[in-house]
Formats: sequence, structure tokens, C-alpha cells
Amino acid sequence: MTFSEPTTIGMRIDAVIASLESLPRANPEILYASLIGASLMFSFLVLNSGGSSMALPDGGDADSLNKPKKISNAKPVSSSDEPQPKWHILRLTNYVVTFGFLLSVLKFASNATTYLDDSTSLLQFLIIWSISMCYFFGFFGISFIELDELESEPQNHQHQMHRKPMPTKDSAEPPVKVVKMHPPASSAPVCTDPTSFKKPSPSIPANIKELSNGEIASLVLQDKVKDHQLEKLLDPHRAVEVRRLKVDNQLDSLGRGGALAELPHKHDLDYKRVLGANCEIVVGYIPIPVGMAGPITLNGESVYIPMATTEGCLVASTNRGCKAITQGSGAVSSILRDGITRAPCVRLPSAKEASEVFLWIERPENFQKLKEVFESTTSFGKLLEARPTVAGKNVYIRLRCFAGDAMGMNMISKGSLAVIECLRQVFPNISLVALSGNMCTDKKAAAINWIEGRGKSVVIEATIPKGVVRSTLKTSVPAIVEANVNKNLIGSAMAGVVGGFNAHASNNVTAVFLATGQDPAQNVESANCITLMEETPEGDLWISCTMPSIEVGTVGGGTGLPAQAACLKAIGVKGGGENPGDNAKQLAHVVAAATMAGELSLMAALASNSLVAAHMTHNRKPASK
Ligand SMILES: CC(C)(COP(=O)([O-])OP(=O)([O-])OC[C@H]1O[C@@H](n2cnc3c(N)ncnc32)[C@H](O)[C@@H]1OP(=O)([O-])[O-])[C@@H](O)C(=O)NCCC(=O)NCCSC(=O)C[C@@](C)(O)CC(=O)[O-]
Ligand SMILES: NC(=O)C1=CN([C@@H]2O[C@H](COP(=O)(O)OP(=O)(O)OC[C@H]3O[C@@H](n4cnc5c(N)ncnc54)[C@H](OP(=O)(O)O)[C@@H]3O)[C@@H](O)[C@H]2O)C=CC1
Repeated sequence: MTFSEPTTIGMRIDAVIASLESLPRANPEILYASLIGASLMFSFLVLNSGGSSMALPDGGDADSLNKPKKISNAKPVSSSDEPQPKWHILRLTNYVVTFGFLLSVLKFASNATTYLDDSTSLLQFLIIWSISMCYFFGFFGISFIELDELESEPQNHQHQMHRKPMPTKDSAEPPVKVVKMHPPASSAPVCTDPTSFKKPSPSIPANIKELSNGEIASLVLQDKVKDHQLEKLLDPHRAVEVRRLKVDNQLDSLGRGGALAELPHKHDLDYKRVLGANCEIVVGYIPIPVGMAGPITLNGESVYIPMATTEGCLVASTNRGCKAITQGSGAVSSILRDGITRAPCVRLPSAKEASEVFLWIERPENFQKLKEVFESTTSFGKLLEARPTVAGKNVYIRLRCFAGDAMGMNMISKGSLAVIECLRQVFPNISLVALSGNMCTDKKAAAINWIEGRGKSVVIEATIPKGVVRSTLKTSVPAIVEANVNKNLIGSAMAGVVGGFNAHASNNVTAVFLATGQDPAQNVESANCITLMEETPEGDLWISCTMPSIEVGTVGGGTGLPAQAACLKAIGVKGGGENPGDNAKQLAHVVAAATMAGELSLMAALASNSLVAAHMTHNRKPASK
């Protein structure tokens, strides 16, 4: 086995020892201790010479982890967790050399016979020697197994951060570009001061009422009079006349002059009621046919259902469903829950503070405070629940309130502002991001409405004798049950619907909404429905519709307009009920009954495959000659 030439380092150590031996004999204790100290210092320096060290950003004290970190200008350490192999060998060589140096020092010391004669010196030697060996192997032991420990910052043990060799120009990872963090955008709404956006209004001619409609229309076209100010200057009906002239002029420039001629604007629409409640920049109204389905027996009473629709066949179909239900047990409808919701989004400087708001709201005594301020804004509304949800720094507070006979969106929105003000007294750092944080959830398909409900949560049922299923619905019980399972349950499940386990609930919800002055956009969540059908032991058909979020009112919104009010009157629910809320609840029952009648008839048509024939008859006018 050939040995390599002795290393120059080995020769150097011998030279050192030889020179030491040539020194005059000093006191062995002093000599020995200084040698051990020198070799320990040497080994410490050698062992630490390669480690990289960087002050922790902002001093690295324990608290700094909780403070938002300022990214220093120091280059971030390399992301590699593995020491480079080359560096490993170099350091190992250092250890071997140092160990050899120490052993040679010991060898030298052990030759000093005079020094070791008496037991005291021997004891001293052994103590110093064992301490130094522990210290030395401590280096070896720790560093040999976990190289990284050697590099941790000695001053902070709670959170030792690994330090890797700084990336050099030829190291594998390119240095990561330091990006300055932007402070979070201010969450105060942009239009915090609406007046700051007020545009100067043009001066209005004093004699405007003496001018002709055409002259006023041209003033509007010249932007000397604001279109949307006409109702303030003229009788609302005249304002509509003038506006039609102005709009027709504009359409004419697009080659569509006279287009509005067929749009009715006279007679029954009371524009005084519309102004400030239902529509702006009015040029007329859309007459939608209103069919009257029924009567249907609902909770023991006979009810007619007004439906505004342009879908031929829909009213006939619902009418057939009403007939079949009435020939059977009649519809039995129950209200499970009644409360409209609004979920403001507020924001705090930290998630910690957001959690404090969450926990504060959850305490019953604090909910009472919110209830008090909410109810100070309305004579009918009652705050039933405040359910917070945290997402980071945001808290979404889903407020649910009883709204009497109103659908309640204006009511609860107004009350929500009072709740926010109350929270701001307790949490000055709170800021309102949006009054509607979308967990309400208004006019959007959302599981929260399907699961938690919104507005009136209703379940309705009926039993149809098998003979009626055959004679009126033209199908059989097994066939319609089979169609329902495979279409409304399995088919909807495969489509991944949220609340859409039904055939066409939206058809009837929307038709009744339009006829009775509801907010038609709320048909999204109001049409949440699961339609279930079973064959009873007697072979009859049992049907139910469960609708957790029907949002209706019989006061407010469009319910005050003459045509819509007439339909509410036909149902028997116009205006406020004897007890606040009675009329709105009854309207919810009617919406559910219309839906169930529609489900019954359409499912029968699908089970008997007569849908297309029916629509060709009722939903397609032969092309006019
Ligand atoms: C059209 C019917 C009712 C005929 O139904 P029928 O049984 O052939 O007609 P009938 O002459 O035997 O009359 C039976 C009953 O139906 C009613 N009825 C019958 N005709 C009328 C009429 N003109 N006007 C008012 N009511 C009518 C009326 O109650 C009548 O009883 P009667 O009064 O004679 O004692 C039936 O074929 C039907 O309901 N078809 C289903 C049509 C339907 O439901 N369409 C809904 C819209 S489709 C859609 O948009 C949703 C969809 C399909 O896309 C959703 C999905 O994906 O599933
Ligand atoms: N603001 C919003 O974010 C949204 C608004 N909407 C719209 O809001 C309108 C509906 O708002 P809504 O609050 O229902 O109605 P309104 O704002 O039209 O007015 C309802 C008010 O009528 C008073 N009132 C009188 N009698 C009764 C009674 N028996 N029961 C209940 N209230 C009664 C109450 O006044 P008081 O409370 O002062 O006692 C109640 O707040 C619709 O036009 C809809 O389109 C829809 C979605 C969102």
C-alpha cells in the first residue's frame, strides 16, 4: 500500500514541535495551558472560517418575527439547503489537521516527565485534557453531523435561521431579486365623500315650462338641461314625452328613428310613483302579458296565481298543475325561516384584530348591542342574527333580519350601516370595504343561500291520486317518479348545480315576481329548489318542493305600482298584513305553490314526451303572412 508523500502541513507541525522543544523549559502548567488555549483558538478559527453570517433582518430579536418584516438590502441567502460537496471536504481536512496538531501537542506535553511526576499535576492535566477533548469533539461531533448548526446565529436561539453560503457568481441559484413590499391598499371606499364628485349643474332657463317639448328636448340635446333633471322641472308625464323626443332624435342619427313608437308610455303607468322608487330616465314601460293560473287549493284556501311571462305554454302548464293539485290533497306549505340577509365586508390591519372582531360579535351581550342599533333604523325590522366569517384581515358579517312585509334589502342595508358604526366605536381600526361583501348572497348563485336560507325558507307538498295523474297529467305515477329521479336529482347532480335540483322553478318564480312587483333579479336565489316525487303505498303520487330562499315583499320596491298592486290584490296580499309579515309570508307560499304546479306539469310532459308538441302549439305563433 503506498503512502502519499507527507503533507507539507505535517512537516510544518514537526517543525513547530521541534522549535518548541528548543525553547527554554518554562513552567509546564503555563506552557501546557497556553498550548491548549492556542490550539483551541486555532481550531475555533479554522472551524468557523468558512461559515457565512448575516445579521437577521431588523436585528433578529424574537419579536421581529411578529412585526411586518422590512426586507433589508442584504442579498438573500442561497436557497440551497445542502452544503456544497467541495466545501465539505475542505472543512473535514481542517478537522483532521487540527486534531493531528492537538495530538502532537499532547504527545509533546506527555514527554514532559518532570511535569507529570506528582499526582496534583497529573489530576490537573487529566481535567484540562478531558475538557479540551470534549470541547474539541463537541466541535467535531456537532459539526460533523449537522454542518448547518455551526452557521446559526449564536445570539438568537429561539428562531435559528439557517445561513447558507452566499450565492457566488458561479453558484447554481441566481440571486433572488429583492422586491419592495407595497403597503396594503387603503380599504376606505374610493367615493368616501360623494360631494367631492358633484358636477356643476348647468343653469336652467327660468321660463322652461313655457317652452315647447321640442325646444326643451333640444336644450337637453345641447346638455343645457340634464336629462335626469326633467322630472324635477316638469310634470313627470310631460318629462317622459320630452325625453322620448330627445331619445328619438338620437336614435334617428343612428338610423333608428321612430323605434319607440310602439313602446307605450301613456295611460296607466303613474310616473309619480315611479320617480324615486322604481326607475330613472323613463321613456315608457314594457307591457308583459299576465296570465292567471289556478285556482289552486293552498293551505285550505283557493288562490289565483298571476304570472307575467312571454313564454307561451308556461301559464297553461302551471294551470294544469294547479288543477291536478286541487283535484288531489291541495298544497300544504310551511315557512321554516324568515330573514333577509346582508353581509358587509370590514377590514382590520391584521388577522389577529379580525379574529378579535369575530369573537366580539359572537358574544351574546355584544349581539344585543348590534341588535339595538340596527332596530333604531326601522320600525319593522328585527335583527335576528349576526354571523361573522373571517378571511385573513377581512370579516364578513352576515346579518339576518326579519323585515315584516318588505323584502327588506333597503331596510337591512340601512341597518347594516348602523351596525358598522357601532363596531367602529369598539374597533377604531375597522374600515368598511363594501356594504355588501357577497356573503349575503344577493342575486348570485351561492351555496350559502341554499344551505343557510335567505328571505323565506319554504317547504310545500301535495298528493295527487293516480287517476288524476293519468287523466289530467296524461302520464303514470311510476313514469313521472322515474323521470324526476333521473332528471332533477341525478341529472342535476351530474351538472354540479347549486340549488338547481328542479325542472324550471325559475320560470314560475320569475313570472310571479314580475307580476307582483318583486325584484326580478332575485329569481337567482329565490328559484333554489329541490323537487322530490315518490309513489305512495296506495300508488298515488307524492310531490314536494323545498325552497330555502324566496325573497318577496308586499310593500316597498315595485309593489306600489298600479299593475303590480292589482296582482297582489288578486292574491289577497297587497300592502302590510294584519301582523307585520303575514302578507309577505303568504306571497312566499304562493310562489312555492306556483313552482310546484309548474314542476308537476312539466315533469308530466317530459314523462309523456309531449313537451315539444305543447310548445309548438302554445309557444310559436305561425309566421304572420
Ligand atoms: C300545454 C299543456 C298544459 C297541455 O296539456 P294537455 O293535458 O294536453 O291539455 P288538456 O287539453 O287535456 O287540458 C288539461 C288541463 O291543462 C290545462 N290547460 C290545457 N290547455 C290550456 C290552455 N291553453 N290554457 C290554460 N290551461 C290549459 C287546463 O287546466 C286543462 O284542464 P281543463 O281546464 O281543460 O279542465 C301540457 O302539454 C303542458 O303543460 N306541457 C308542458 C309545458 C311546460 O311546462 N312548459 C314549461 C316551459 S319548458 C321550459 O322552459 C323549461 C325546460 C324544459 O327547458 C326546463 C328543463 O330543462 O327541464
Ligand atoms: N339597497 C340594496 O342594496 C338593495 C335594494 N334592493 C331593492 O330594494 C327594494 C326593496 O327594499 P325594501 O327595504 O324591501 O323596501 P323599501 O325600501 O321599498 O321600503 C320598505 C319600508 O317600508 C316600511 N314599511 C311599511 N309597512 C311595512 C311593513 N308592513 N313591513 C315592513 N316594512 C314596512 C318600512 O320602513 P321602515 O323600515 O323605515 O320602518 C320598510 O323599510 C326593491 O326595490 C329592491 O329592488 C334590492 C337589492 C339590494
